[in-house]
Amino acid sequence: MSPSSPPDLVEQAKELAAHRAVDNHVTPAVRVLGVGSGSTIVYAVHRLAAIRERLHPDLVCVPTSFQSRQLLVELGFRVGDLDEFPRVDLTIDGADEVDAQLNAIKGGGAAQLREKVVAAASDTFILIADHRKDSTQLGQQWTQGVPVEVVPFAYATVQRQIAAITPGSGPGLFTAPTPQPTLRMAQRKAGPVVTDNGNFVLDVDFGRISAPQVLFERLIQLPGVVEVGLFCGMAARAYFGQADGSVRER
Ligand SMILES: O=C[C@H](O)[C@H](O)[C@H](O)COP(=O)(O)O
Repeated sequence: MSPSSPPDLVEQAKELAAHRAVDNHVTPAVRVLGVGSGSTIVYAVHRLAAIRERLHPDLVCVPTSFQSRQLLVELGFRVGDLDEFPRVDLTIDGADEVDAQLNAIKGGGAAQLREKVVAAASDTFILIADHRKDSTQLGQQWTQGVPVEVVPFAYATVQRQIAAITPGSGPGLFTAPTPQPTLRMAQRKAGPVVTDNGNFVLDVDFGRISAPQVLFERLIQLPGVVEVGLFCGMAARAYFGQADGSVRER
């Protein structure tokens, strides 16, 4: 499948993956549903609205961002939070890239912290994406870097410490000789992106990542790092919409 499909085929692929995941997993037994963020999840929420009568009568949706909360409210879903519903039956979310073991890079829309918290609270975590996100190794398709959420006070020192991480000897953790952390800047606003939690995001180009869990552990221990957009060993299944109208499952 070509990674450079026309935009309408990419949108169709996102929609296919979203519909398949909703139809396969959102049974009437799902009472508390985590709803991820991004452009692909929009199709999932619209699918939920279309099959509303088949869903749990008291369905509560736990959004992972301001964006998904707004969409759910707009479409008339009951929205809840983790204070009230600390255990989530199922979460469906988008991804920027998913590897052969279902490890994922997430946070292209800077929602990685709440997404990680909701995913970790969920019995089942499902990813949906178009075919461009389907990889064998992280960093292969998604070259914009791993999102690292940092408290604003710490961003410069975290940037310096990340740049000093070495891939190690032998096969190495990643292929970039030196990781390149870039402060994500806002569009149509002067200055950096500020997350829903009031933090900044560093996008770090590691090249190809061969040991995502080990890299995650290296990054999360840096003081000032709040969350890392590496979701390792969390997803039970991923759905990739294809440009030919099919859906690949892993
Ligand atoms: O921060 C954003 C999220 O992690 C998204 O789920 C991810 O970026 C995928 O977004 P999209 O569905 O727009 O490709």
